Amino acid sequence: MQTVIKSSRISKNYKGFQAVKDVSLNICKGEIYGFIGLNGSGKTTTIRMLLGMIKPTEGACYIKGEKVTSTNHRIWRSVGHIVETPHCYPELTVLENLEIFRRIRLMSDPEIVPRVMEQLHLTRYAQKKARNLSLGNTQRLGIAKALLHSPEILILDEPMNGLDPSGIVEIRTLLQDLALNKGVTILMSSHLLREVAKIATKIGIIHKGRLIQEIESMQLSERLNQQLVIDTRNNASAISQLTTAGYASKINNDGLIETTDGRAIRNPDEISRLLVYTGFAPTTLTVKEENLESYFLKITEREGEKLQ
Ligand SMILES: Nc1ncnc2c1ncn2[C@@H]1O[C@H](COP(=O)(O)OP(=O)(O)OP(=O)(O)O)[C@@H](O)[C@H]1O
Repeated sequence: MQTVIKSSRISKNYKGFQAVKDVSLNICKGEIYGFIGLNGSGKTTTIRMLLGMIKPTEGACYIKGEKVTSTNHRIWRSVGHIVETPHCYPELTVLENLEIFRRIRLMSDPEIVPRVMEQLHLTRYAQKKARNLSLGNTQRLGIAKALLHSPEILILDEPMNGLDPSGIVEIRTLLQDLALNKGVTILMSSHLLREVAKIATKIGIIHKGRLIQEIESMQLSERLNQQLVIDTRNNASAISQLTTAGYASKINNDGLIETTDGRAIRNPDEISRLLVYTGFAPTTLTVKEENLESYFLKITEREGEKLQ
């Protein structure tokens, strides 16, 4: 598949401090790449390098195969972006802001502005000054600005920032539609791990400036640990039946039986039959999956230990 956004071993040093170390990204057409990391891990610095806003100390970035430099302006025609809090003119209205960006982009069709306002649910704020918008609507204005020229690539730093839950769903649906139906390639950074898990086709985890893991969303559930959690009327006796049958189990902090035995997780009905047969019929039996947050914390802690 065609690589659209690429960084080749980029690093950024600030007076001896390495904010980004040796990060290589290859993002293919139509992919939604979720870039996650703790505060200060290097997400914005990487995005700024990809957008040519700062120069890598080492390595290079490429958009559609063309090297990102301060003079190669042509590539930005196909890119829409937001970096941190989106820039707008605070004394101008939403409509005026978008009109200015339309003219800067030399787009002749004036209908584009109302269309994008509609798409981002900004029409009712058209006459509101940008400085009076909520953080969520400022974010929408930033996304509207990024979408104005129908770019085939979107590079978005924390696009969900400040949005309420329904706003998050709206933006998620919009980005998914752009990627799936229009082949737009999206790189988005976020600290909203749950959101990233829902939307991304691939997830990159950056920690202390290093890209420590990349996971295809298809592989995500394989990587997340699963547990079979069981409750019976007598968990102390039921657990001894399970251990005798070879299923390593423990009683968790809630007093429930918990096992990470793969055979038990794959065949919960077998466990249920065994317990019924031995007189400890389960009252509940559920397979629980580790969520992305705890997975993320686990691997960043592990990496943190390695880096010390
Ligand atoms: N201009 C700069 N001069 C010196 N240090 C910088 C500069 N810009 C960023 N840093 C440092 O580089 C590191 C990475 O910062 P960056 O903004 O890329 O992180 P981030 O992952 O985007 O964090 P957040 O989620 O908080 O926005 C931080 O320690 C930050 O303080």
